[in-house]
Amino acid sequence: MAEAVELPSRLGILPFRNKVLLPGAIIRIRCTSPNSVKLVKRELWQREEKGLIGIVPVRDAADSASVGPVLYPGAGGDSGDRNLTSHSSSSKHKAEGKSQEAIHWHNRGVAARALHLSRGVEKPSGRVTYTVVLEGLSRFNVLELDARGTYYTARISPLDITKSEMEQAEQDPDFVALARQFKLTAMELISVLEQCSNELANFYDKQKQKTGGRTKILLENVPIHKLADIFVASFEISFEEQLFMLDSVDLKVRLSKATELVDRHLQSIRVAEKITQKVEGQLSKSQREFLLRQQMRAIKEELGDNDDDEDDIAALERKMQSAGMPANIWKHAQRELRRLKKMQPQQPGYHGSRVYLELLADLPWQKATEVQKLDLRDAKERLDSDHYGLVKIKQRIIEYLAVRKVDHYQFLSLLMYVGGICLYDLSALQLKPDARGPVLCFVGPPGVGKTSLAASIAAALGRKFIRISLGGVRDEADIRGHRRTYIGSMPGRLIDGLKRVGVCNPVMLLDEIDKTSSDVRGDPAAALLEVLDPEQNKSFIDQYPFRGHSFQEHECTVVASFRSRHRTGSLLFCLEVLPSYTLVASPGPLDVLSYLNVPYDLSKVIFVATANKVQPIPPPLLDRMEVIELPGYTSEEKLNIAMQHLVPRVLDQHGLSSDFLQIPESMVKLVIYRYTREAGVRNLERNLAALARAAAVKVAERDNAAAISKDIHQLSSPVLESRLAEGAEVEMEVIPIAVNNQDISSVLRLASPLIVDETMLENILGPPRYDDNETEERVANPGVSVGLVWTAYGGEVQFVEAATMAGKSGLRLTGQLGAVIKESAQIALTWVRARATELNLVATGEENLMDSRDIHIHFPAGAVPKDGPSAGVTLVTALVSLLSQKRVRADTAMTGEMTLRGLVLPVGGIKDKILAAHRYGIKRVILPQRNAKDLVDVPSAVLSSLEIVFAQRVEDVLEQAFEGGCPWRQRAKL
Ligand SMILES: Nc1ncnc2c1ncn2[C@@H]1O[C@H](COP(=O)(O)OP(=O)(O)OP(=O)(O)O)[C@@H](O)[C@H]1O
Repeated sequence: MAEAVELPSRLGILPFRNKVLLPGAIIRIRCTSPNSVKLVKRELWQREEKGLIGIVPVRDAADSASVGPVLYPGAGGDSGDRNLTSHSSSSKHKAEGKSQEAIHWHNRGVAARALHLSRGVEKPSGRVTYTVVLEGLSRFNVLELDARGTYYTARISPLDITKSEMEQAEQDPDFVALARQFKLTAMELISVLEQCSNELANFYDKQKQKTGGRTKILLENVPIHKLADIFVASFEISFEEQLFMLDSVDLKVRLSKATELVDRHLQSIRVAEKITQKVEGQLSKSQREFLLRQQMRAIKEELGDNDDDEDDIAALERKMQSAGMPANIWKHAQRELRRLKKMQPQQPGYHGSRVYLELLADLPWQKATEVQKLDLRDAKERLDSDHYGLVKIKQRIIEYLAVRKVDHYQFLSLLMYVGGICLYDLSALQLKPDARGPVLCFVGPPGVGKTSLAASIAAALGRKFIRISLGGVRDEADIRGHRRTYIGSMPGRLIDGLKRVGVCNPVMLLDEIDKTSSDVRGDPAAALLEVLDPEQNKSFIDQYPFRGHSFQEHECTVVASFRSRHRTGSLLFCLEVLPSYTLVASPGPLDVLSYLNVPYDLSKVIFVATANKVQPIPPPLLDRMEVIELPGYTSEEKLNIAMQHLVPRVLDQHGLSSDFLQIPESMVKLVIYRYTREAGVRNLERNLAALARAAAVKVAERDNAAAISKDIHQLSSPVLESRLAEGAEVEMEVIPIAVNNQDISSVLRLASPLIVDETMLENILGPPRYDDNETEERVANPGVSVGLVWTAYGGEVQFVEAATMAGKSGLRLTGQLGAVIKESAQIALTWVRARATELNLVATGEENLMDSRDIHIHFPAGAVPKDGPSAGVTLVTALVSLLSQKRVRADTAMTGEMTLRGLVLPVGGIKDKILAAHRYGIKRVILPQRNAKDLVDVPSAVLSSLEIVFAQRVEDVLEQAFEGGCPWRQRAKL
């Protein structure tokens, strides 16, 4: 801090435009104008002792109106007259421009000394510049301003207070109070500044702390009146306030003004601080995120994991844009995408959300196979070329295809066309894009061509084909998809199928629709109802309103009525029926929210279903389908299918042709009779494939053998042999490829094709599984009868075995029997016991022999579950055979339900059962009288090979089942 200096009476004056240099302040200026350069040169640069100059504020005349004390050059500037107005008379100053004329000088200034001086390089014009660091020392009054020299000079009088004046002031309590107040405010300011600088200190500026410390020392050691100037000079205040400070010669006025200014500065720092903190908070959060992202990227790069998520998301977005989603779904997808973008890949839910969006992008919302003109002739040809026989079924399919478009007249014509008369050119019928016919459901045993018929329909329509297996589906979510909140949730099978097939109008096969079952996880049939209902499948996978609710059994009606309010009228029908079969599914949470969560229009999909049995299909579902039964094939049909379709296909699949393998018709017959006894042709195809496989291996072995011998021949040139013998190095001998191929093919051509014979059949397929004498052998002992039953695999021949032993008239039943078949056994036994006398089972003492005997009835093929009432007549026949010890006829099989009173009731599946009898070589079939009408479906070739006997009562059955008639009647005659 500069100690007090004695001021000369005259000082060279440097005017400061709109700026004040207060005592204690330090300023750096660059002097370029000739006047100021001269002033600095003479007063500071050339003086050997420390020079002083006076700094006097000046202002533009325009601004001076509101300002009080001003001074004009040449005028006396003493405290007396402060309102003089004048202007420069100097011609030189005139040269400096008109601004000189319009400036007003303040009548007080500050003496300053140079702390540092530097002189610029002299320009060619001789001009130099000076840079000066000035320190304000003390105030002075301008008594007279002289403008006659090259620069201004002024006669001055010092304004600084003397020591005694200072001591006097320190006695003034007001001054003391003001001084304390100022110091407190100044201290506060220093602390605030220190706090700010501390926060930054760790970062870059340890100096600030030191500065703060020094300021405190300054506060303690520097006289208070000087401190006021120093503090005020250190921050920005207006020119008027600077002038006010300069004019505040009175110490109390100066302190009070300084306190006000320091306090104002303090407050502004605090406000600024608050704002900064707020902004910094926000900044730091985003900065932190930015930093973390940068780090993550760096780590990824380091790991060589270059897949850029942002790029991925952009690609996903592009894919979504081109998916052609409807507007409402696009909105939903965008919302989900925005959510995804905000997430980090490591965040839980990111993956799920992404997979979901991928699904939305992959689904064929609009993409469809172009629906072409339906050419019925082509369609018919296609079905004929793919399938042997099935005339009626193919005819029904053609009707189905045509009805998708035609009007009544066309339909009539179509029927005629199908019936052989062509009235109308139907070849150019066009499919109605939105036509929705009934859903076809092919029902029949395995391997009868249900799936391949559906595939042919797709081919005939020129659409893509997709098969959805519903076998074993118990969970409604399998159809609809899981709720997305479940971990590992997946879309339902239908949506997944659509994604796989990639078009919105495929032919979709719902395979094994009868194999779905309901449990606590919901009822898949209910979801299928929605799929197959043309009114509802437009918006399949909607959200049900009773999400998350847990239903009890008695609440089932509530479910129904609840649904009815939200569903269309077409479902109302099924709602009335629903409780009868959804009751099983009702306890537990019935949460049916889907994975997709947005509606998908399934109306363009052509659904075809398959089932082995009709019975397990819930009635409402069945009601939405048109059932077409495929009963199974006769042996002749199987033979034709095998020769025309299966053998060529199997050979082709194994890369063979008839040049390599031939399966004669006689061998195919043997396969049909000895190795398969099925309704369809699945096992037949499998056995033929086994033959083809074995043949393929043989051909491959022969190929190798041919190739090896050829190589030896080719390479065994005399030169080579001699070289090999000598053990010399062998040079490569290249065999031209053309020669090589030709030779190989000629080797194969020479070889005769493999022709399957009985030995080969047994070698490959093993010993025959069935033989013609089987029935004969099975019924060799009394107590065995031959029945015809119906299973999921079609019609079957079922042997029933009965045995008796000492006991207490009990009945034991084995062979995986259901409740109905067990009851049939009870009925049969009761009926027989009621006729104990006729049967000669009553001993002389009127004792019924059966009272002391147990009966055991067994149905072989014990692992296969059996049920139904149609075994009634077979059971009674087995019991009568047992008790009469008479064998039944080996060539006769029977079927029919019996009543307790001995009536024979009709049963189902007659066609399948007769086909089964035919397969097993049965010659006579006993049927209930009322089943006569069902024979129309049986192929005539089969009928002509069988003797059909009708029965109305059990006695009629027994009469036909035994050689020579009913045994007890014979006995009664005796
Ligand atoms: N009439 C037929 N003409 C030609 N090939 C047939 C015929 N019937 C069935 N096939 C063939 O038999 C094989 C089995 O048929 P498919 O798979 O369609 O049976 P399915 O009835 O659908 O059996 P599942 O109920 O087990 O699904 C197929 O290769 C099919 O082409």
